[in-house]
Amino acid sequence: MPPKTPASLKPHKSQVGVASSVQARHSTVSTSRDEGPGERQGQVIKVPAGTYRCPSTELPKRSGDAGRTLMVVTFPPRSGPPHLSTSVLLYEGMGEQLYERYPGFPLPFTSPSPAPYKIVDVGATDAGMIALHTITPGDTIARERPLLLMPHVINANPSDVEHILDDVVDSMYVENQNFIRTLKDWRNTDKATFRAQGVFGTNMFQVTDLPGHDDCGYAGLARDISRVNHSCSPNAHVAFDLETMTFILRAILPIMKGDEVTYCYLGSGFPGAAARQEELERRYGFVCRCTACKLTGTARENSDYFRRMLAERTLGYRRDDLLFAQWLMDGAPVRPPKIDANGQEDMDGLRLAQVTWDLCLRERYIDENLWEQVLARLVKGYSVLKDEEKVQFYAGVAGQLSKAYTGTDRGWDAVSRNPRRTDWWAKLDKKGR
Ligand SMILES: C[S@@+](CC[C@H](N)C(=O)[O-])C[C@H]1O[C@@H](n2cnc3c(N)ncnc32)[C@H](O)[C@@H]1O
Repeated sequence: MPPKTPASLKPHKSQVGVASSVQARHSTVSTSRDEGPGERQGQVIKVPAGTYRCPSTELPKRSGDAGRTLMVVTFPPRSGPPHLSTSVLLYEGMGEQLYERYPGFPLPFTSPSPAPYKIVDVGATDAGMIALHTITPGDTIARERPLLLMPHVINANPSDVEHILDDVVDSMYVENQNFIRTLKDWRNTDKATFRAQGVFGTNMFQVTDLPGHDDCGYAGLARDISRVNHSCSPNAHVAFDLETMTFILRAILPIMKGDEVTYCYLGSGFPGAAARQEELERRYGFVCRCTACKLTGTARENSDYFRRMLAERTLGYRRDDLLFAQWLMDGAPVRPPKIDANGQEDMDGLRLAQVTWDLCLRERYIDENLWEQVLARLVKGYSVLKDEEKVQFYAGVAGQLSKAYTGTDRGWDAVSRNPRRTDWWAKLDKKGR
């Protein structure tokens, strides 16, 4: 049964009554069971005092939300197909701010059709996403409305939160409730019992802040994208677009027919396999079985060494920028590699950028905070050296990655098409090198 549309996002007096009932009993809502699931749309929940953190979150605890009113609202407000509708847990006043910022929220969107993937059993990690044909970096693999969006952290006692989340699930379309019950819960292998908190903690992604809730962020539960497994050498990235309220999964590396599509559950800058595995186990309770973590012996030592170098590049980007600027000021010299007494290469700024990019590809690890600065140095450096082919190539890669991470090429494609028309082309020559 589809959820009812709320007459207004503002809580009514009777709904506030429901809220206090939730708070007092710390358990189920007081709406009649006769209404059946899906009938509690617009229900108001008062956040009880206390503090609760989603199991996977690394965010600081918040105290400011205690006593604020939460309500479940289904978007889009006119009933549509369940797979396009999202239950959103909003604090009072946030719905109005969303409509004000994005008239007609949520805006329509398109997704690739037919889908270039299927969800299948992939073995040790259970369900996963497999590509049905070759996918180019920057291309959209999947775009979908979440089943649910909610604050990443709700300040309430854990038992209260459990009941709040159960109520949220009960307020959804029956089809969506049934789907949520099929999702994995890493804390609970007994498939007969359902714990909303466990399922949410296993499958939710962090999204951007929503207007009216600025410092802590929201998390969302997707349909197919929540089936995508983690890899420390991921070939895809997940973004969230608030205007259309969609998760967008895009390729960051070429994906071949039959490849598993993966993304990285960790943030950037994790150096070695041991550190990554410890963090994944601590946050999500699984031992990573990705290709990078399965390496042993010398292959693993090498990979750890290269990942440490990449992490240093990510953290030390200012120093690398200075080194690159120094190379330009020196007149962009092209010299044979200089090896020091310890057998280490003394690299100039362009050579360091080239080695860093080659390591990213060797490790099949494109760090969100590293790729653009490295590719920008390569494009700029090879422009100054008037190497048209390399500028076209690296600007083309930057355009693809920019599309993957932001949805647009942000000017890189024009640089790739016309290297000679950029400000950088042969710049040092004009200065009289
Ligand atoms: C968001 S779900 C991904 C879909 C999941 N495989 C399923 O069957 O629904 C996350 C869960 O998948 C499993 N998983 C994902 N990536 C993994 C990896 N690299 N190694 C081992 N298990 C993984 C873990 O059990 C994790 O808690």
